[in-house]
Amino acid sequence: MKRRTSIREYKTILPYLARYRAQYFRGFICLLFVDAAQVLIPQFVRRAVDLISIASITDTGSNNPVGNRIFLLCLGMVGSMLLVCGGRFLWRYFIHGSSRRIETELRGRLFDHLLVLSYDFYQKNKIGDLMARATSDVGAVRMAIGMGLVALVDGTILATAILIIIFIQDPRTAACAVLPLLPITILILLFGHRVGKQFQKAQETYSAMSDAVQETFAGIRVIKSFVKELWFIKKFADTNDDYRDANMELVKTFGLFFPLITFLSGLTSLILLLVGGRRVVEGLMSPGELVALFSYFQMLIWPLMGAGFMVNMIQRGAVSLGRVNSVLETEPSIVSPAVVKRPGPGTAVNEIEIRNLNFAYGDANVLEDITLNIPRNSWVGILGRTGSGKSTLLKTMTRMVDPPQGAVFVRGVDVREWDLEELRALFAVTPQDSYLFSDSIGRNIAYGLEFPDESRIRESAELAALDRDLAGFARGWETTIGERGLTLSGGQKQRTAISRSLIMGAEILILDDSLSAVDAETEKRILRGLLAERERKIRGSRGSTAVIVSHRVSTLAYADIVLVLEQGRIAESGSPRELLEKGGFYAKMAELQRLEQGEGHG
Ligand SMILES: Nc1ncnc2c1ncn2[C@@H]1O[C@H](COP(=O)(O)OP(=O)(O)OP(=O)(O)O)[C@@H](O)[C@H]1O
Repeated sequence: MKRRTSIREYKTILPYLARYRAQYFRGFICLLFVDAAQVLIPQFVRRAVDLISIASITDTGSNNPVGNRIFLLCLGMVGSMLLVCGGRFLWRYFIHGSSRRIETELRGRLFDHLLVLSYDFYQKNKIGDLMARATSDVGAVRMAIGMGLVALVDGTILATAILIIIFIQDPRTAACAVLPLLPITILILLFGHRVGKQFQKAQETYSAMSDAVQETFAGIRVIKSFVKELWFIKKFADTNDDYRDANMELVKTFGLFFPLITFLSGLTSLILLLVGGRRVVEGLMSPGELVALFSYFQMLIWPLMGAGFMVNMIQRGAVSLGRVNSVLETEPSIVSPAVVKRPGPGTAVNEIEIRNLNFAYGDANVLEDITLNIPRNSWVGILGRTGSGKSTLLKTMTRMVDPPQGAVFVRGVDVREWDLEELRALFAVTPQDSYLFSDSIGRNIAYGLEFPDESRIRESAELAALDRDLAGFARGWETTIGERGLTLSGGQKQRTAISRSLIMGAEILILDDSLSAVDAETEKRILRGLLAERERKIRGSRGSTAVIVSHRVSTLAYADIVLVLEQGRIAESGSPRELLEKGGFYAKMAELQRLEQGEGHG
């Protein structure tokens, strides 16, 4: 998701700024007061210095007019400083507060959008990178619309006010002293361009690093079992170094920029001393005026530095917002149609019907000419070598991948014409790689329910033969299972995932190789339980269809029909008994597994 970023990226943030305009307005009014109070201070100093320069030794007593006036000027200075102090607190509250709120809203929007995006998006984008966009990129946007905007507005107001004052006070000296401002402006522009590029690189390396961390800890079991810790330490060290190097480039740029700005602004002091000093000697300017000019030129450094910060932050914000925008602008590839079709009552005999389905991932054909009817309340088993397209076939039924129009029908309606949520609600799917959340077993099972119900949790756990395992856990349902179910065995994980789908009571059950880690006896108990559940559902006039992918003939023996997939085509189909008699792949697998079991027992 690389793109050329420009200032136009900020269009996304404009509606947010418009919503918080009142807060920003209050903040900028406070800034205005702060700036006004700031430019007043050198005027107090000027008067005080001029009074001191004309005062004599007799003016040092407590009751003298000069001393009293200086005291009043000091009071004025303290008042201005208090105003600056209070104003700074208020503008920070209004502007930084708004930028924090916008940051939260933008991050929320990004998260919501990520959840809407289809399955294929997550195959193209790495999780670590997406995490970086939701954290450090959104943070950079906040800096731009907080401190960046303040630097822009404040810098402009303060610099303009100071320039007007100094030119009114002494145009000749001011004109000479502002000469170094020209190279400073050029420097700021060059700096902004360079920082933009370097920051983009830094963000990319940050994404790569956060991806390396995410991948390492998600796969910690595999890493440990393959004793690959050193390899991952090196991989992380490389990404960590890349991140450091990219940031070092930024450090170098800043390291060069700020001293240069300070040097050039130091030149203004020099010019001031030479030109202004001469004018004081010539009697064309008072010493107080010279001191005030010094103060003003010192004050000019902040808007200049601020301009550098501003350029940096606005550039960084644009780069980061570009990265956020590229996610927000991605449309989900699979959505409900504009006109939704629903099945009429009793119109379809087949729960699922597939007509001459061809499917490819890019150029790679995965399913070819699949035709299949799954009658309501039947169990269909699917067997096939790895990579033969079994999972893909299941995914076309729930539109996790999009089949072509007119190929896959559920209850007589093309899946592409179904409302996506209604379609998926018909299915209880246990995918091959079930994900468990780091929560209690009970909450993992009840995950899909709005209101967890203990009796339903118990029933579904019994159906998935998880009840006996639960009795062995110290805290029963409340047992926390660690990240991705780290503390459970493979079979326990699979059965927790099965319970989680069964609890939804959906009418079509899909088990994608979900019993592979379960022993033969438990498998038998689960399948018999599911068959009994089917009878109960049918008696209650509810549907209970199942599509079961398995490499085990013992699982498929419970199905009404079994299909054998070979390189995306249906090579065999029929009842398990018919397939045994045919002597094809199914029969060969049955024989092989029978021998293996015999050896295991022998
Ligand atoms: N998202 C994807 N993008 C590209 N190719 C894919 C994708 N998912 C699967 N494939 C490829 O499609 C083919 C079929 O994959 P599929 O997962 O459907 O097979 P399977 O029969 O379920 O395999 P297994 O028994 O190993 O689970 C494989 O060659 C696989 O590499």
